[in-house]
Amino acid sequence: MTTSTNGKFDRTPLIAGNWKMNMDHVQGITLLQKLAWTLSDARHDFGRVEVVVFPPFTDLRSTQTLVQGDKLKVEYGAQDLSPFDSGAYTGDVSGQFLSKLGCSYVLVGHSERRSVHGESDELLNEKLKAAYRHNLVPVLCVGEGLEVRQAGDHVLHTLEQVRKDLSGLDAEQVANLVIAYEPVWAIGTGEVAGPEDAQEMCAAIRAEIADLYDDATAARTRLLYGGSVKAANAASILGERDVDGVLVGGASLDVGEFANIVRFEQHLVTD
Ligand SMILES: O=C[C@H](O)COP(=O)(O)O
Repeated sequence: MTTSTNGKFDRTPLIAGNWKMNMDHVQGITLLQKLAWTLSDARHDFGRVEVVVFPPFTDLRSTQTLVQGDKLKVEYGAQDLSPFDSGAYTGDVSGQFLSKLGCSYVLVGHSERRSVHGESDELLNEKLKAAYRHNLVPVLCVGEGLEVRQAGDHVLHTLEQVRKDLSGLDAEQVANLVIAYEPVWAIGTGEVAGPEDAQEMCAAIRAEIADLYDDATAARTRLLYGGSVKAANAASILGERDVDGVLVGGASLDVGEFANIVRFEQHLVTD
């Protein structure tokens, strides 16, 4: 096995699987159990590369029971949360409830929430604050659509999202935040941004955080890439200096494929 020598892995790599609206609670438990067995057979070191899954809300109680009962080292989170803590908000799910279900993480501002549900940066800023109130680590998703990319405005666009979404957060919160760069044109399309595209944006986001906060904060924030990640392209993307992990959609539903992404270090080329 070869390892990176660029020192970026002072930040623990994070491999995240977003199941989206797939897998009912019975299917979800089967998938998670197989993933845990596969990684256990491969003697995966969860302290070295963290693994998180994002099942649908309705799977979370069963997920908690399995993870706690079998003492699995896979972590889990929710795909969204309410900006409110409780009250007359029909259909919303409070961060407080997610915390009680043992969630460690929560996705905020996935492009499908932004585009399908029209979620604004102002709302996402409220959701980030709600996540911190309930000790959930938010995975904030940002990224541009195809037209913005073609106009060459992708960095400006994405950094504007970052500035708006992080408004009012303190340095410690941002150091613990995870940001996933997901170019919308690469999600579920088979079009994958090249490693250099992922690096360009992650470096720009890190520089923006250093400007907004300080270098020490920027050095701690973990930055992921998402969009048609597979085992075949994960290692090259994760080999980039500022890319600390991947947010995987479709391929996270295939145990073998996702386990191979988790074990990306086997395919890393030494600098
Ligand atoms: O949350 C995951 C992203 O939307 C990427 O999905 P994908 O891997 O199916 O392209």
